[in-house]
Amino acid sequence: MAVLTVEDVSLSFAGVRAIDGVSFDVGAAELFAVIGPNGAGKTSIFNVLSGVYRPQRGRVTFLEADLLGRRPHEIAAMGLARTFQNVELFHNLTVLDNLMLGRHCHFRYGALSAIAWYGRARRQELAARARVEDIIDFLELAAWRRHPVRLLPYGIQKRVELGRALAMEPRLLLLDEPVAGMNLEETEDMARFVLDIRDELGIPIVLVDHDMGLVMDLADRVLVLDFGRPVALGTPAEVQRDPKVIEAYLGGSPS
Ligand SMILES: Nc1ncnc2c1ncn2[C@@H]1O[C@H](COP(=O)(O)OP(=O)(O)OP(=O)(O)O)[C@@H](O)[C@H]1O
Repeated sequence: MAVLTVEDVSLSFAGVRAIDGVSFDVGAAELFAVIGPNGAGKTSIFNVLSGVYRPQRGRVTFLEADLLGRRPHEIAAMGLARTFQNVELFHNLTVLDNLMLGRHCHFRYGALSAIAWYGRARRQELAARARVEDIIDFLELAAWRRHPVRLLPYGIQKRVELGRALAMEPRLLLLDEPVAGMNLEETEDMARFVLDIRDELGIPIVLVDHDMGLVMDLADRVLVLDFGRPVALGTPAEVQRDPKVIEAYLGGSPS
């Protein structure tokens, strides 16, 4: 069963077609990738899914609920978490505190009990702390847990951002260029964690990237975009030998 269904979505900015008739669905334990050259519409799709942009046409269903027209915080609370192309963390806070902030959408207590630190607030805070500690172990961040994020290497900052998204206990994870700017070792680490999230935590993932190699290694299925239009959709093997993809994306002929 699909957790996410995107049907015939189109989005324009003052005459520029950022997304043009895009449809796909994402299965319950699937790692689905969207690739395409610069300006193909990848980030625009993420912005539609997370409620930042509202498309002029189409329909998006997440866990059987209509997504379009909802505000970003509402969509996050429904269980759709995302990471960004550039690291978006609180750089002066520690790893632990950044991850704790990822959990705030789950807190359900009033200001009074929060101030007095009793009852529900205390129980929820302790449960959140335990969950965050699990994520720190899972992503092998223990050595940095008390470090301010700004002092960490870039690859670790990206991993903390992934941890913050996981702290939301997402039902679907959107990863926007998760290895952009990383060296080889950092890329391999990130790829391993992305696969573990799907295989061990069972969280479906939509990954956007223009690194063809990474996507072909990781994804179950791939959607290829060019100028906002869908060019191909299938398994990595199917997509790689599709002449339209070779033409549009690689700009060459099949070998
Ligand atoms: N807020 C906006 N206002 C105007 N045009 C936009 C806006 N966002 C995106 N676009 C345009 O929509 C098209 C698709 O952009 P988008 O950023 O989604 O592509 P992308 O595939 O994510 O590219 P990249 O790989 O460079 O991040 C581009 O022509 C872009 O200029």
